[in-house]
Amino acid sequence: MREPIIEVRGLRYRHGAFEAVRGIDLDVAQGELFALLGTNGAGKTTALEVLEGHRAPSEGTVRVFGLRPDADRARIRPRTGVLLQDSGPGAELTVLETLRLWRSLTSRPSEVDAALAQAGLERRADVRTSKLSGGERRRLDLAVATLGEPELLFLDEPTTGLDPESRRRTWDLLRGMVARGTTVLLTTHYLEEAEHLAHRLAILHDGAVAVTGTLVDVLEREASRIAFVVPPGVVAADLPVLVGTLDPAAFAAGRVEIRTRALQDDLAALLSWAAARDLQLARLRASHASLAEVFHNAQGVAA
Ligand SMILES: Nc1ncnc2c1ncn2[C@@H]1O[C@H](COP(=O)(O)OP(=O)(O)OP(=O)(O)O)[C@@H](O)[C@H]1O
Repeated sequence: MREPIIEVRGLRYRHGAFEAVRGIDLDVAQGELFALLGTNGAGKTTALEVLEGHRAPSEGTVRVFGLRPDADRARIRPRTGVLLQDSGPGAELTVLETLRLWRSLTSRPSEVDAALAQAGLERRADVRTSKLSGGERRRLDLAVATLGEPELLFLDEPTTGLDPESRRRTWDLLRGMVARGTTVLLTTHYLEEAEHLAHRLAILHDGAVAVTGTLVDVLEREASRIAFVVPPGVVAADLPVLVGTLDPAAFAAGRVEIRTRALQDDLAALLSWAAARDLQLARLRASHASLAEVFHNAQGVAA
């Protein structure tokens, strides 16, 4: 097991009377990219703000580099890059001035020109940040957070508002940094972002972790699907015995739909059944559960 960079046990956070985070456990190892998912208001930003040291936990323990973020922020901050949900750098500064200012605040050696190029903002270097488009500002925020490749990155919705090309570039940037050893904790509403980037993820629901693990772990929670058009003359009783279950309503509507935890065995049984009867299984599809499905079902999981 690699060195744990983030350790969270029983974290609770109350905004006044409202408990936004209700008992989270989390471990992120060195060099890992961990994604926090969840619907609006699930508690992602609040949890991140506690980890960043902006808020002290109401209950539970939080350690970042083995230190307490609320008490040891001065020791953690130089090793960390932070992208807030609404950062908004000084509106009167230009893009270049913003990067220079931030470079002067970090102890890490960093190249402003390289950061400008990475953010695709070379031609906007002398423009005031208040004049940038929403996506350009997000790219500048990200350039600031990643200046000098910090050991640890906290990114709150790093690609919200970015066009597909900028999102891809951001993914490449993060993948490269992770490959060189940076640890990343990010929140996102884009499930494909978590699918592409995350070593592990957690889906928060009502302030608690509903589902967590690697993508494979998480997808295995849900049954896979097999589907095809009911071949002419076939009734449900003709189908072979399967591990999975047949959806009778779909069958009545002309489609065989099977939910199964034994995808390979059930598919093999169906294919040999069809071959023995010389049946064509029109529009045959076999698929694992999607992250969208897991996400949807996580909304019903009581913490
Ligand atoms: N300062 C505050 N005072 C009171 N309640 C707050 C405060 N900040 C957040 N909350 C509440 O805490 C809950 C969690 O908010 P949080 O911003 O952590 O969610 P989130 O998962 O990041 O949501 P989103 O995806 O919309 O960014 C929400 O119900 C929100 O209304």
